[in-house]
Amino acid sequence: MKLSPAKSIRGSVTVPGDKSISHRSVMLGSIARGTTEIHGFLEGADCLSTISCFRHMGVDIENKNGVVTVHGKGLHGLSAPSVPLDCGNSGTTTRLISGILAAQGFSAVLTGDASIQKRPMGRIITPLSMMGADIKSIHENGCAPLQITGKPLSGICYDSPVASAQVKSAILLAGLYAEGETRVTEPQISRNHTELMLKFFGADIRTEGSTATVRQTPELYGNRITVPGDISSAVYFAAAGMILPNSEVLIKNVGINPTRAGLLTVCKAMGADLTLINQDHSGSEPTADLLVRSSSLHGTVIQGSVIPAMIDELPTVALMACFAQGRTVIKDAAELKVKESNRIALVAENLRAMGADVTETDDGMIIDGGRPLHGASISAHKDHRLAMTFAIAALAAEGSTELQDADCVSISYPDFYTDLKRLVRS
Ligand SMILES: O=C(O)C1=C[C@@H](OP(=O)(O)O)[C@@H](O)[C@H](O)C1
Ligand SMILES: C=C(OP(=O)(O)O)C(=O)O
Repeated sequence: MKLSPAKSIRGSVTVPGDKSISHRSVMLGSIARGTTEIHGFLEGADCLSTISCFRHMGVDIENKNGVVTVHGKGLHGLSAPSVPLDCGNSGTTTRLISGILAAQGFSAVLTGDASIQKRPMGRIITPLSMMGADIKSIHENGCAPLQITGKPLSGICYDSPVASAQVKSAILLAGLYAEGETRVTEPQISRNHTELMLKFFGADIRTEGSTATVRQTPELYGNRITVPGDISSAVYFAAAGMILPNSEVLIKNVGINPTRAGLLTVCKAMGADLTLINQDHSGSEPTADLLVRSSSLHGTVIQGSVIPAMIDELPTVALMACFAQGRTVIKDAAELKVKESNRIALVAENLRAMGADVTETDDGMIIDGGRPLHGASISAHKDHRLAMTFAIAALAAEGSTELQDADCVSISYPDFYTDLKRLVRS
């Protein structure tokens, strides 16, 4: 895709539904009793992979007129799939479904694309095995494909070495079936959508600080869910609004759950002109419209507990930092290396190709802002977050940019380029 510089970005946009909440609503809906009606479901390839996996386990899921209806089978009503379950590009699908499969009365194989087959699964294999699960990496390399045979499980107290909602959620979902109590403590709190939705569906779950505890649950009950807009999709328009001159963009109905909204804290620290308006709720998830205007950004240090609350937004924040005065340091973000791509190496490489002053470190990046960016030939390496970040970089660069693998935005935001085009003034 060829992209040209933009003069500004102006107007309003409603970003698609939150990816994490969309996945969880199909998963919990499938193992609940009764019907779960999902409004605002994200029609991205990752969430469609989750629907497809549950259909292969006998769940009737309708998807029409913008509403997904899941006819739940109850906690013990899934059936053995006759084919390997294809999680596509989705780490969330792979890891969360593993927690459910660990306790079913059948065996299943979970697989996915080339990227999924390189992502670490030892982080769920270890705690699920401690609970009694029979879960193996078929090629014994700690990655998918995974062979999972359901077993009776017992609760554990697990100190997770990583702040990962996917690890925490896999354990809590297995914990619904495990004898006694299952407890997960994280080094820092990660997104808590699983805990909120489990509570909403009737599970016995409580949280204290970065510890979540679930008890064996006799039944979950289906419910109506309205998915808020995804802050991880909003970040691209927010960044464009800040770094392009004469810009003003209103991003409507964005989920601002504090365990997800580290971006807001960091934008404030960088001096961004970002205002929250129309604060509201979508079920247990807080929402707001984000009004963003051209900003004089300055560098900051991004580290510690804010990192898991903005992990998927960090590539875009690195771009913002190129337009900030002074130095931005991103630390404690080694998790970026094990996403769809190595997001530390590739963000640094691509930003440098566009003329930025970026140094890659073991757990983040050092960015010295203020150098103008120029167009370049950039690859997204099939990583949707990189494609969207560098589409925005191209708008703010001098000269044209050739973006390879641009179409992988379909993973989390199929209409991204249409929405962007509508807002761009060239
Ligand atoms: O639980 C989730 O829905 C997600 C958790 C995060 O991954 P980790 O749990 O691996 O940090 C995030 O990067 C991913 O996009 C979605
Ligand atoms: C890391 C991501 O997703 P997942 O882990 O579900 O593949 C992402 O969407 O940026």
